[in-house]
Amino acid sequence: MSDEKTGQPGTSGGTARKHTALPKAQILIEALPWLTRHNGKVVVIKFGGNAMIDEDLKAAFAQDVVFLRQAGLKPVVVHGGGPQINAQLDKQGLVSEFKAGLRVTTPEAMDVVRMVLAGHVQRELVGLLNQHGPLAVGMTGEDARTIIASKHSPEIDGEVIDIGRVGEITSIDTGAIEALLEDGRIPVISSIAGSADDHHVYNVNADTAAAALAAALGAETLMVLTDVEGLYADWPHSDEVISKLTVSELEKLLPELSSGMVPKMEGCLHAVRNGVNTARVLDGRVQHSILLEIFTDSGIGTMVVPDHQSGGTR
Ligand SMILES: Nc1ncnc2c1ncn2[C@@H]1O[C@H](COP(=O)(O)OP(=O)(O)O)[C@@H](O)[C@H]1O
Ligand SMILES: CC(=O)N[C@@H](CCC(=O)OP(=O)(O)O)C(=O)O
Repeated sequence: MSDEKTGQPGTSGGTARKHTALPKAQILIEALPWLTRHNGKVVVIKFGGNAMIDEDLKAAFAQDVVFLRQAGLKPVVVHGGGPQINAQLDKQGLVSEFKAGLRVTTPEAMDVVRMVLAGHVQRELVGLLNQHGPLAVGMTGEDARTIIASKHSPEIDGEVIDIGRVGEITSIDTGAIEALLEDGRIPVISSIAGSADDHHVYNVNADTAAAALAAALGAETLMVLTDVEGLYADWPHSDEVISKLTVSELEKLLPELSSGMVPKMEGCLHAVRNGVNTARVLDGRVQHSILLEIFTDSGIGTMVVPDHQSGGTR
């Protein structure tokens, strides 16, 4: 007798069949505790502009997000696009300058930021996600007055500086996002905010926007994909990644951090302090980094946890 599907000799003799797919089943089972814990939970994923440069990475990112959705989670994507904004400003002969880690945003630059984030980057991500079904809906913080900001005036060396149309988030209304999630959709959100009087739009750092949304949505996890392995203990002198740290440990470390890591880690701190269970910084240059984080017991990248979860392995 032969097996109907394979035409191979059958197992009616009582010997167990050798299943070549067994390792795949074991990998799925390894993810089961994570998937069970996160079932029905909101996961906010920030996709950084630097991790968005490679076509294969973008397609793999979309697959991971759709996988989470089909596995019963509620993913919300918040995206950046710093390098893409730089390229467009360059093309238009506009200078781009960063102060206190934030783009000095003139009214002309604000038009470019809005066009690139909402018109290009967001559209592309929505398109990639929708290759898997009618799932993704793009919006900016302006839509349904989801993110409201006021002018942000940071201090450098004790002096208040003017960085133009950069916003500091003052309130979040999660209604529109929750309606989309309830409908089984994947919201894809550009980090642009409206103003309380509806007369202005503001440029908000995408890490900051993702963290604020994660806290407001009561997300289980915030995942921040970037272009390094995680938070390096002694950057740029060493590439030893801190795999887990508590909010108190992170608070002590913050003054030593520089450049793009500052809004990322401040965001992780804000999210975990405001009820998000874990915040993770993952290497977006690695294909399927989201699934790798879930499908490996030890996880990859850096994980920030509340103080009461200190100790132990990941
Ligand atoms: N302690 C640190 N660990 C890792 N990266 C750091 C650290 N301090 C500063 N950085 C810098 O932060 C960058 C990530 O931020 P950013 O360029 O804004 O990424 P994204 O576009 O993903 O938001 C890294 O590429 C690295 O140059
Ligand atoms: C105020 C401010 O700096 N806004 C950012 C928004 C995009 C962003 O944060 O993109 P990444 O995540 O790719 O860095 C900017 O204009 O570049």
